[in-house]
Amino acid sequence: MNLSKETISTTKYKERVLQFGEGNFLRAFADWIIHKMNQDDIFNGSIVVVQPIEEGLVSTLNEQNGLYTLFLQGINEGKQISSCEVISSISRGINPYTDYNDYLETAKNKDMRFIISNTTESGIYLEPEDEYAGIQKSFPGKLTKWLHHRFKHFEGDINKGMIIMPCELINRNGDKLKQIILELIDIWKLEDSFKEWIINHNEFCNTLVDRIVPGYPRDRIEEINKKLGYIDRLVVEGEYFHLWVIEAPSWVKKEFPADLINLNVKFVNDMTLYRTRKVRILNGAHTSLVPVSYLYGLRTVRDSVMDESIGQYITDTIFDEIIPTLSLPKAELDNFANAVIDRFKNPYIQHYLISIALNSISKYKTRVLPSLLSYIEDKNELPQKLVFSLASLIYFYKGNIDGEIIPLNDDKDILANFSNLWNTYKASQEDSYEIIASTILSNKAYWDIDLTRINGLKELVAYYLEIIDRQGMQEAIKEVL
Ligand SMILES: NC(=O)c1ccc[n+]([C@@H]2O[C@H](COP(=O)([O-])OP(=O)(O)OC[C@H]3O[C@@H](n4cnc5c(N)ncnc54)[C@H](O)[C@@H]3O)[C@@H](O)[C@H]2O)c1
Ligand SMILES: O=P(O)(O)OC[C@@H](O)[C@@H](O)[C@H](O)[C@H](O)CO
Repeated sequence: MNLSKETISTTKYKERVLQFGEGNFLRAFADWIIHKMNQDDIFNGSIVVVQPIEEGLVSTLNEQNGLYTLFLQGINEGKQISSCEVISSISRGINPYTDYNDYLETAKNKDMRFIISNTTESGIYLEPEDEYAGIQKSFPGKLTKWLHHRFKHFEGDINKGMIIMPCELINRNGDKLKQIILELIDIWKLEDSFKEWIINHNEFCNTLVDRIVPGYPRDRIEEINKKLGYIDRLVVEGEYFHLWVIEAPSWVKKEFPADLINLNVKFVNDMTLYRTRKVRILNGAHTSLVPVSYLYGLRTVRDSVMDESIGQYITDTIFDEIIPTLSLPKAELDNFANAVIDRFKNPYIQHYLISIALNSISKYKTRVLPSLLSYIEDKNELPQKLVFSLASLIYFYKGNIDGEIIPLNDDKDILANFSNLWNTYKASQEDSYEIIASTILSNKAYWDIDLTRINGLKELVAYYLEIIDRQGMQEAIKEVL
């Protein structure tokens, strides 16, 4: 039997949330939070999910009547916590590529009040080819059209604006989305009164999300479905820990009262410090760890932190080279970092390094490079472990270890560039490693700046590349321990 509303009974709520993205993270996080609020009778609203790109899971979601099973597992205050629940906050999904009118119709619903999104770090951008007519390629393009449709339908009613809470892991996500919408209004030459309505009667919140969600447990799904007694093609697994920091005026909290129940949702005036702490320590550690640990022969985050050498490498990287670059009180940073390391050790979830590796070049730029640059500025010396991670990343993007393919996932031009470079130089010339280091480090499209201008960086990266290549990661790591 497949999971559907025949499998369990659910309550029907008014559709109050439009959500762009049907991915694992939103289903394990925002949709779960809304499900919890519904269970406690403090929200009473359901979610319409919009598939942001042509390929996606909305048809599967509809086949399951919006239902899916969420496993949350972790350790809280020393106790093991484990829950398995069917989440019922999604009413339906819409694929705007096949049902654009249904999508626009939702703008006419007077109960709609919230927009939530997670379209990955690449989703919030200005697409120059987006036009008002037809379907827009980008998420901001689709949303602008939807908001305009709403504005026109309700004749500019100031009470029909939306509360917009993007979850993309980019700095000041709400401000960025708003700025792109305003630019599109100008490009599409929409009326000034619409612009005024967007600015004054819609609330764009900057938010920061935190929950480790490895996603669909592909390798254990048969066993899981057997235990559940039904087939669920949208099972999600995540850690128990969760935090949603929302920068918003106090009236938003009244409308989205998640903080009233046992949920870690914080409304704040400024989310900057939360974001910097999380992105630099947790995501920075993930991104620094992946190439080193993968080349060492490990495949999950837990196995990595439990390994003596790699565990020490990542702990030292956090405490010696990331934390000293942050300006929050040290005790607070140490506590956060220790908690992160405990979360990485979570024995109940399998977080594959290869899934974190997705788009590692842009992740290194936003999540690790700021620590490396601040360290150099503060101490006038190179942070060896972060540089080692950069060299490992360049080596990882060779795409194979001793003939075994690494299933890299990044922009196809980036992958082709690395592959050509490694094929051209191999270890055939004496200065191959320096040429490879120099070519990659000077590419401003990757890092925004020319990294070869940093004293000694190119040479140190080339040196690490050579020892990783000639001696293997098991030996090379000793260089920085
Ligand atoms: N998985 C986690 O542990 C976790 C935790 C916190 C934050 N996040 C953030 O969530 C994002 C998504 O993670 P996920 O695990 O849900 O991945 P996923 O692959 O399950 O979902 C990705 C979603 O993004 C959409 N998408 C992809 N490219 C897009 C584009 N160019 N434009 C518009 N939409 C696009 C897809 O349609 C899909 O809905 C990550 O990029 C990450 O920044 C993830
Ligand atoms: O989801 P990504 O691909 O942006 O990044 C991989 C991980 O670092 C990330 O998912 C963390 O687990 C998450 O940000 C924790 O809140």
